[in-house]
Amino acid sequence: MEKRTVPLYGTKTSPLLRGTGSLPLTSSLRRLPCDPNLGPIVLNYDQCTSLNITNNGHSVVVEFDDTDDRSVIQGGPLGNPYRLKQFHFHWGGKGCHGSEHTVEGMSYASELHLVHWNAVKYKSFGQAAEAPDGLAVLGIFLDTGDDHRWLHMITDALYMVKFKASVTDFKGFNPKCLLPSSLHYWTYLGSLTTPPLHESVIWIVLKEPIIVSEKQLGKFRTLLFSGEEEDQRMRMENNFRPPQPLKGREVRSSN
Ligand SMILES: NS(=O)(=O)c1ccc(B(O)O)cc1
Ligand SMILES: [Zn+2]
Repeated sequence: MEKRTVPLYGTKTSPLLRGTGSLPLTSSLRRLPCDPNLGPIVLNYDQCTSLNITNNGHSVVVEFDDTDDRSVIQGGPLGNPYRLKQFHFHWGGKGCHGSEHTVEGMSYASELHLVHWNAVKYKSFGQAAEAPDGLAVLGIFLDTGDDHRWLHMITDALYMVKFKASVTDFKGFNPKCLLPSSLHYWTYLGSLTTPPLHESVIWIVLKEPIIVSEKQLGKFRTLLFSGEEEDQRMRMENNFRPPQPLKGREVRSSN
């Protein structure tokens, strides 16, 4: 594990860029008072409704059967259960850049997003994605260190989806194996971090990162932005949107 010259959780990040998208969990968040009205989040993923893994030209995505409430997130800032639709990752080219949120100006090497939608209020994911309370995205930081015990289940499949628009079966995967030990979190109202950038996301960002190895992260960088038929092969890396100014939004902290 590399010798760290910065606090354990992360390193200095590049200056904030303009635009919309995810917000930095900046300022002195670690010292935010806990909001007593924020209960714990509850994840019910045990029905393992994963379907496939795909390269959508922006990231690698594991999609789930969201025709019922077998895989849901609830509690915390959410008024009702939200159905798991997909999860995907954002990562950098090297080092500790790659996350879409920062904490006190420090970024991580990667960030996992578990995307859920409000099927109680909306008829489809597409409709929910345009509503202010339509989506709940659980963000999990990936820091570098030892191998992650279960991430190989994802990285071993990446060779099958090297090219944009490739997809392969990926059934029975329970994303609970990618959670850190603590579910303490920050939460705020924000947007999708990629187009169409709808302001429709209740962000729930876990405070504790999971640890993955540089070797495991390197396998994500073997993916390509480009399709098999394209002459120029573009490595898939730096597919993260730098954090945006908070613009007065309230970030709340669980205990
Ligand atoms: N990166 S993100 O979680 O904000 C996200 C999730 C879903 C979509 B989408 O379905 O277009 C885009 C961005
Ligand atoms: Zn994302």
